[in-house]
Amino acid sequence: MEELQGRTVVVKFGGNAMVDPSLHRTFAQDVVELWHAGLRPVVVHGGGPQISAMLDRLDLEVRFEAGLRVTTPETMDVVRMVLTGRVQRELVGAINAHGPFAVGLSGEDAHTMTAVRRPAWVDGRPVDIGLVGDIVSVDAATVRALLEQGRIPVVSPIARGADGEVYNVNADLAASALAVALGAERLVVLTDVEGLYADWPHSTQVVERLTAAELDGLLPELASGMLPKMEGCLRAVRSGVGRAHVLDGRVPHAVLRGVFGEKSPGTTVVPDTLPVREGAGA
Ligand SMILES: Nc1ncnc2c1ncn2[C@@H]1O[C@H](COP(=O)(O)OP(=O)(O)O)[C@@H](O)[C@H]1O
Ligand SMILES: CC(=O)N[C@@H](CCC(=O)OP(=O)(O)O)C(=O)O
Repeated sequence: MEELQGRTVVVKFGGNAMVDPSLHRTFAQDVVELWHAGLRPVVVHGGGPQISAMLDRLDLEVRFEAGLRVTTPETMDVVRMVLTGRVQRELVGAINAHGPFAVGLSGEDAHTMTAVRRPAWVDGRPVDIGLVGDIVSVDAATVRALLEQGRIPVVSPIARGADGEVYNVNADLAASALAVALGAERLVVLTDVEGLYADWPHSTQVVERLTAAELDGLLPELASGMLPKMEGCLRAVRSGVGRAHVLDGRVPHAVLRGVFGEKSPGTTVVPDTLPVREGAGA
């Protein structure tokens, strides 16, 4: 707890864990609680299910390849509208019920996130997934300035390209890139399962703790949504983030339990150099 004073914690609030409005409220309480405890929380939000619901309503195609949404220019308009126009606003509102904390921004703002078009392969063959971005640089100055002012930044996972395009970025990877740029102590990724299951799709065995090297070996076997999530955790701990947690966002106050609990629930990824201690506050 002491070691977290003044440290930055990037929390990714995922689309599937955020469909229940009561979870928005408890999530917002947790984030404000982190702030009151002297940490510097930064929220990166998802909204995949909300984007898909809107695409359905508009009769537009919903398609994922390798866990990433196939994004046409038309899809991109909807992604921007739903993420920054709706999901981000809802979260900012839920946090600001506790005081003037949250300020929303998009990764596009002030060149916070810059991306290039991300190539994708399915079964060894290249597939065109359109305007999906991979973040190549983060300018964290705006987020830092907000933190210095005592605010809680709430960031949408959208990036601009040096080519002038706007890219749809997977929210787990956006959170990871921002955590690295901020030199965050923790990356907390909320999702709609207990953590990483070792025996997927049977879902009975949660992997409690993994080193970066262990996760690296596992990555090629991972399916769909877990792939960008675990890739994000790996990139983060390999680039200086103290540890990364994947937690069940359906459980109220998962964030507080993950950050302050004696033993974090879910899956914790630690850097290779950290000694693995039995039962230590993972
Ligand atoms: N090994 C695994 N362990 C846990 N979940 C897995 C695994 N492999 C695939 N999944 C799927 O990944 C999903 C989480 O990813 P995703 O739907 O993108 O979540 P979110 O909206 O929280 O980002 C789970 O609901 C589960 O269906
Ligand atoms: C490229 C890509 O797949 N982008 C995601 C961005 C939102 C997201 O990641 O939301 P969740 O965290 O709720 O899944 C999408 O369009 O769904």
